[in-house]
Amino acid sequence: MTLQAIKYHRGQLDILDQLLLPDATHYLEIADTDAAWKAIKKMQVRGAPAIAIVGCLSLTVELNQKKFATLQELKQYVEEKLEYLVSARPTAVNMADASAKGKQMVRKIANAGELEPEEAKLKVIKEFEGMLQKDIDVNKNIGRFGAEHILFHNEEKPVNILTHCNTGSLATAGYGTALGVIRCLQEHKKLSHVYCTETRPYNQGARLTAYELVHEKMDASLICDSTAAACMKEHKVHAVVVGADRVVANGDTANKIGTYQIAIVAKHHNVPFYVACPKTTFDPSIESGKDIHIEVRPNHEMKSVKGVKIAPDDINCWNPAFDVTPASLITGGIITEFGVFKPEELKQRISELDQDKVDVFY
Ligand SMILES: CSC[C@@H](O)[C@@H](O)C(=O)COP(=O)(O)O
Repeated sequence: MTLQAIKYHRGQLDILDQLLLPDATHYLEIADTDAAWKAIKKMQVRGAPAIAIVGCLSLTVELNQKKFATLQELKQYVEEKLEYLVSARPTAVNMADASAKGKQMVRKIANAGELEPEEAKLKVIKEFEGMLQKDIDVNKNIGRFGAEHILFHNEEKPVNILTHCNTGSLATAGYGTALGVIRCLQEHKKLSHVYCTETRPYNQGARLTAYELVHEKMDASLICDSTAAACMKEHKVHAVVVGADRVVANGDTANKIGTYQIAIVAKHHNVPFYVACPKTTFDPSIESGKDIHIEVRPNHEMKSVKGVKIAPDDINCWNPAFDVTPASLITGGIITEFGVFKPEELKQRISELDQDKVDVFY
């Protein structure tokens, strides 16, 4: 059984408070979009896909309690709440993508004028609820394509993988993206060892990925972020697989701070570097990585760990939560639910998929 970060049934949403892991397993009730906004901002839920799913499901909980007199009222309400949810954290595109698609969906339902407001509300709720299963299906495909690609390009099997941050069940509806690839390798008995970085300053690797790896009984070692180069020199690493918060038109990728330096180190050691993410993480509206808005987190998140001070009060900090890995360093490819693409071909391939219009809502 994989860890369940999001528990949902109609009218009730609870999330595993990721700030308390691994010490305590505590579920937090998310009663409305305000509670979701705060939980996203505080990073009680984090990871690009999980942020979007929790945001949208919080809206369904709120909708469930409300009555609308007209379709236009419903439409306006949903649009406003979706925009509000996007404002919690700026770098991951998934909430913004879900918001754009959600607004389009509610507009279509309202403008058709075929349903009573209550029926239309239920339809909107059902569409958002579909995100949970869709995300798991998407992740399983990412896992399969990624594992196949890595194995095909490696004579030696089973393989050792290095990953960064947390991209597993806790960052998604279940299964995971980069960790989904690792999980798939494990399922096929083709995984030898996982190296997971601590991922300072918030320690998503130490607190969350290590927790998931132990939970799944995978053979793994936690390493300091500064150990990545030595690890690739001293140990055989067959591939690096990381997640993404936003992949832009030219393939440049924003992901957790530290990803960029791991990509440089991987290139130096000739280790293929993969980014694993759903199509919803692709943002063709931005041409190159230099235009991605990088969230800067408060200094205190660097200067203390769980309330224990680890740096002098008066030291200044620079605490960007993400960095941008240039497409040229993504040497293995970008693993999506539709296959593994070279960064420079991703835009074209996704626009072809969009022409086939596989998506209904999400
Ligand atoms: C499938 S999660 C992909 C990314 O969101 C993940 O690698 C990451 O950078 C998470 O950052 P976080 O600040 O913890 O939300």
